[in-house]
Amino acid sequence: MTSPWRFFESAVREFRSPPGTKLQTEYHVDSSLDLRSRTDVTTCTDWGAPIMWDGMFDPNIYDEHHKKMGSTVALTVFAIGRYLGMYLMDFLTSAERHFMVGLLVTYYVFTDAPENVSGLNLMAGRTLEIVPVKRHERWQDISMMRMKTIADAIQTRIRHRHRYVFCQDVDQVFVGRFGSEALGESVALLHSSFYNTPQERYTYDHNPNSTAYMEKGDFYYHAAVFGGMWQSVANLTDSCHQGIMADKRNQVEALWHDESHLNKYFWLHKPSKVLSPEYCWNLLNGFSKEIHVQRLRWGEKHYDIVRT
Ligand SMILES: CC(=O)N[C@H]1[C@@H](OP(=O)(O)OP(=O)(O)OC[C@H]2O[C@@H](n3ccc(=O)[nH]c3=O)[C@H](O)[C@@H]2O)O[C@H](CO)[C@H](O)[C@@H]1O
Ligand SMILES: [Mn+2]
Repeated sequence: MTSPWRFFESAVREFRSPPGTKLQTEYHVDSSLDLRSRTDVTTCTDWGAPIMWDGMFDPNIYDEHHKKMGSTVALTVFAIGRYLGMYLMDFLTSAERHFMVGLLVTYYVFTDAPENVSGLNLMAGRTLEIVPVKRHERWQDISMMRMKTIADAIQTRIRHRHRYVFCQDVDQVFVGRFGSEALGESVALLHSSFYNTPQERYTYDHNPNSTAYMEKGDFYYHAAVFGGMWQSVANLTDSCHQGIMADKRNQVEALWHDESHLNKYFWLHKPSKVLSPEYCWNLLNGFSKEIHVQRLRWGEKHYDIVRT
């Protein structure tokens, strides 16, 4: 039986929502979010998706919910060429400490050198699969063609075993909880260099000849982290790949490669959950008072070494 408190609580929550916005809770668990607990940042998009900041959620409520649901998560990561030696082990060992701890997780490592992936002790309920892929010559293609590889892997492997998929760059390290509160139907990340800057500075693709072309958008999203239910991620990666291939036929390349296509996609298909830059912070941004915790942090860039 529904307790009368439930009605009271939801009335309180409505009251607390910022004016003009109403949280569209796709799951019951997101209705536990307190949008008013942070007054220094925007906690809800115009279309009612929560923007996840520390303090808005109770991690235990999320973990209990997803454990009860038996939620399964695939984490895809690419380590091709020198990115393997430079970044992969730190990424994986830190994910073991902080990524979706307590849930069933499978890492999908896509690499051109499976024999170079060293063994790793994984926690119970966690597995790692190595998927051999061929190496594209240009780093731009390595980055962009991830969309195709992920789309294929979802159809052949992931969708049979995992409800959720997260897709991440390898040149980053987990330093704090990146937990089940980040799960949702379609999840995008605010780019830490742009969350505070005016829209005119967003580096959308402004070339009308590219399929990624856009003049205005909602936010500037970072391609280093995206995710959602496998159906949504399948749709996203398929669409981005089609855009990338259409551009190739027209001999254009979007300004920020896969990231430009991702931004176009999320403009047309609004994410149901947005992660704050806590979920991928760059130390070079310096101190920001609204960042109370860092969860994932950019690694050092060594383009001169890794992209040759
Ligand atoms: C904000 C920003 O600047 N974003 C762009 C920048 O991100 P990044 O500079 O973060 O790109 P990146 O060098 O991390 O490459 C993306 C990911 O592809 C994988 N990888 C890439 C190259 C390679 O030789 N081996 C390999 O494994 C690896 O998982 C890596 O993390 O550049 C990318 C292209 O690379 C995309 O255009 C991003 O949108
Ligand atoms: Mn990166």
